[in-house]
Amino acid sequence: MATFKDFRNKVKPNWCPGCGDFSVQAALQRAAANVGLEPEDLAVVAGIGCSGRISGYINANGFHGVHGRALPIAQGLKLANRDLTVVAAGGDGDGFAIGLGHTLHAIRRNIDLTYIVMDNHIYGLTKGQTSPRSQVGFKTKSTPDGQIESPIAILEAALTAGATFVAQSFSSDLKGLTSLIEQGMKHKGFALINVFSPCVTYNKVNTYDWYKENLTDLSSIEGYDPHNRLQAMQVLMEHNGLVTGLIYQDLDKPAYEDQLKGFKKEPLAHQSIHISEEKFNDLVHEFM
Ligand SMILES: Cc1ncc(C[n+]2csc(CCOP(=O)(O)OP(=O)(O)O)c2C)c(N)n1
Ligand code: SF4
Repeated sequence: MATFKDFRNKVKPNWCPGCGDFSVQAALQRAAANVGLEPEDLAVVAGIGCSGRISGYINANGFHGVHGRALPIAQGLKLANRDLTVVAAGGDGDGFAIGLGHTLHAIRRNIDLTYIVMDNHIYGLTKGQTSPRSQVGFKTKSTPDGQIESPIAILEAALTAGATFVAQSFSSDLKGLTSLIEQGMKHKGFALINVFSPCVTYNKVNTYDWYKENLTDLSSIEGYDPHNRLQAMQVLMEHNGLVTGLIYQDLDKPAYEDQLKGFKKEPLAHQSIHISEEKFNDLVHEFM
């Protein structure tokens, strides 16, 4: 049986020392081992950004894709091979700016995969521009006088889009984050896990200390029920989205692929294509 070390690639991560993404990688490795996966059972599909490099650092099937497009690739992969546990990963710019349309539609589609967003409230790879999660007043290279636009309340947006699993964590909380990724992998549907993962180089406002001072863990809220969507929405709004833990889970809604006729047989990737050579050549010519 694989241990978390078996999920570590030999490539040394080149994230800045102190970057939150190191812990996200560590948590993902642990979660994969804890749910009993072997490296060949896991696929990590990432977008472009510092965070996107994670697909190359995990020893599993990896795909480092296109900025904002991790989810279309991850969904196609899952539909083609349901035997794989598919994890999509990327930054808040990747998922909530250029990729926002894909994120909301993937949420409402509910294909069984886990989406981990390393949310640092900034564009790290391109050296420090505002992201859709940056706070009002935040000064960056692209907003020298301070950010004017409101940050997107992505978890509330996920809930209204019909999410079946919404969680949030902080990269310093390795145990909590590992557990949420495990729960996301076991969830039969689309699991969104937003992780506050500080960018120590370009974001000097939302630091480790800032999160420690401002985050509320849901376990400290008496009577919190993660199966109550209305309560989830209320708590998010009351705390300005700054909560950690399992925020919402719908255990009843079936995954997209479980409702598709013909998909239960065998993963498409394992099915043979019954087509004559002549027909195949005709098809190829059609696309030439
Ligand atoms: C289609 C396209 N548009 C823009 C870029 C430039 N680009 C690369 S990464 C990035 C944003 C990175 O920020 P984020 O997704 O939050 O990830 P981080 O680096 O902070 O982990 C941008 C705008 C690109 N590579 N491709
Ligand atoms: S620039 Fe920021 S997000 Fe990118 S590796 Fe460095 S600390 Fe991490």
